[in-house]
Amino acid sequence: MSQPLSPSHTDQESRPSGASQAVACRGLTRIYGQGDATVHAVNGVDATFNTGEFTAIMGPSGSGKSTLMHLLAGLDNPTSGDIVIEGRSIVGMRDRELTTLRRDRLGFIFQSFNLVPTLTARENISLPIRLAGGRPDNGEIEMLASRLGILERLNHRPHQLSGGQQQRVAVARALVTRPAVVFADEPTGALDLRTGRELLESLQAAARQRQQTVIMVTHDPAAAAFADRVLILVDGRIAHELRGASYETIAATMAEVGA
Ligand SMILES: Nc1ncnc2c1ncn2[C@@H]1O[C@H](COP(=O)(O)OP(=O)(O)OP(=O)(O)O)[C@@H](O)[C@H]1O
Repeated sequence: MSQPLSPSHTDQESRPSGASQAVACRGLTRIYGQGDATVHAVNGVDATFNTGEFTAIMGPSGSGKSTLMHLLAGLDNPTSGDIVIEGRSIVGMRDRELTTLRRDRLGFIFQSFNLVPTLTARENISLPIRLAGGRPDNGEIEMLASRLGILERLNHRPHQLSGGQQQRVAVARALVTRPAVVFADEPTGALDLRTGRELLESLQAAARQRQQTVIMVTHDPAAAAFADRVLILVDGRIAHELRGASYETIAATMAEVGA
C-alpha cells in the first residue's frame, strides 16, 4: 500500500490526489480463547478499502470473514493492530465517539434485520435520519424502494412483509443516510435470484454513483462477481486478491482454497 495509514498523516491537507482510503487496517489480529483452545480468527491482516470501491470478502467457513468485518466496523476489538476509518484510528476510540462515527458515517446490513415491528417500512427506512435529528427525504426513500422492488410495500409493517422484503427494507434503511462505508454480511443469503440481484445492483450503484465504500461478506461467487475486488481469506489471512473477476474465476479460486 502506498498511502499512509496513520491518522496524523491522512488528516493532512496534502492528501494524495489518487484514490483515497475509506477504511484501512494494519497487522489486524483477533485471537479467541486461550491455551489449546486459542484461535487466530484474524491473523495479521493488512488491507485498504478505497473510497467508492465495492469489496467482497470470501473464504471457507471459519476463515475469519465475519470477525474481520466486525473489527473493521468497530463492533469488536482487535487483539492487536490498527483500524483507520476516514483518517481516524478507531482502536481505543471512546465509546461515544465510536457510536457517533457509526451513526453518521457507517451503514450496516446484517442477517438479522432488526426492523421495528410497530413502524411501517417507510418509517423504518427513515428511522436513522430521524434519530440523527434530520428530516427524511421522501424522494430518496422512494428511489431506493423502487430500485429494491419494495415501492408498493412502504406502508406495510414488518409482519406484513416476506423475509426477503424485510431484508430489502433493512437495506434501504442502511443506504438512506448515504453512509460513507456500508458493511454487509451475507446480504443475499435469504433472497431469491432476482431479488438478490436487485440488492447487489443497489450496492454497486451506491459505490459507482455515490462513491460509497461497500464491504460485503459472501459465500456466493455470483454475488462476489458484482464487486470490484474480492479478498479471499484462509485461516485468518488474505490468501488471494482478485480484481474485476468473473464468476468462473472467483469460483475456481474458491475451489482452490478448499471452499
Ligand atoms: N466468540 C468466539 N469465541 C471463540 N471462537 C470464535 C468466536 N467467534 C469466532 N470464533 C472462531 O474464529 C474463527 C473465525 O470465525 P468467523 O465467524 O469469523 O468465520 P467466518 O469465515 O465468518 O465463518 P462462516 O463462513 O462459517 O460464517 C472460527 O474458527 C470460529 O470458530
